[in-house]
Amino acid sequence: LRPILIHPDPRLKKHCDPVVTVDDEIRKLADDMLATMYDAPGVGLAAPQVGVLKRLFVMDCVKDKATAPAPMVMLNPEVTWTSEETNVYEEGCLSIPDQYAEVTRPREVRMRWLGLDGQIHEEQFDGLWATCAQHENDHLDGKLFIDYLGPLKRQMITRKMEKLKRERARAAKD
Ligand SMILES: O=C(O)C[C@@H](Cc1ccccc1)[C@H](O)SCc1ccccc1
Ligand SMILES: [Zn+2]
Repeated sequence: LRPILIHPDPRLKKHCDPVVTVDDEIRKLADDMLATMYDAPGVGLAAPQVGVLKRLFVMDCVKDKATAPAPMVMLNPEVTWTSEETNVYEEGCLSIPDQYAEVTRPREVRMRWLGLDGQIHEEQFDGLWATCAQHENDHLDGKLFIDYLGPLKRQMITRKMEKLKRERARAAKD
C-alpha cells in the first residue's frame, strides 16, 4: 500500500505529466494504487494522491467488489464529450477525509485513454462511474472537489485538514 497524501499538499495541486511508456514501473504503480484504493476503501484513486505526478488513475465503481471487481486503469485520460444534463453528487475524497459536499458535474462523460494493454480505449460513463472518472481526471490537473465550493466552505475544510495533519504529526511522534 502507498500512503495517501492529505490536503493541503502542493503535490495535489500540480498539473501531472503524461505517461510515456507502459513499463513494469507503471504496471506496479497501478497495482499498488488499486490495492490502496480497495483498502481505503474508495471507488477511485489518482496517482498524485500517492505522490506520483503522472497522468493515471484507477477506478472500480461496481457495487459488490468482493465477488466481481471491475478494476480500470486509465493512462493519459482525456474527456472527449460531456452531456448537457448534469448530476449533483455528494462527493468525498481520500485526500480530504471525512469531508463531503455537493458537486454538480455532467451526468455522462466519454473518455479516451491508453490502457495497460498499450491500446487506446474510448468509453462512455454514466452514474457513479461518470462522477468518479471526472473527479479522478480533475486530480491529474491539480483540481480537488473543494475547488467547486465557495471560498468560505473551502477554507473551512482546509482548516480542518490542517488541524488533522497537526494531530497526526503529534500522534506519530508519541
Ligand atoms: O479521492 C478520490 O479520488 C477517490 C474518491 C472518488 C470519488 C469521489 C466522489 C464521488 C465518486 C468517487 C473516493 O472513492 S471517496 C469514497 C467513495 C466511496 C463510494 C462512493 C463515493 C465515494
Ligand atoms: Zn479525490
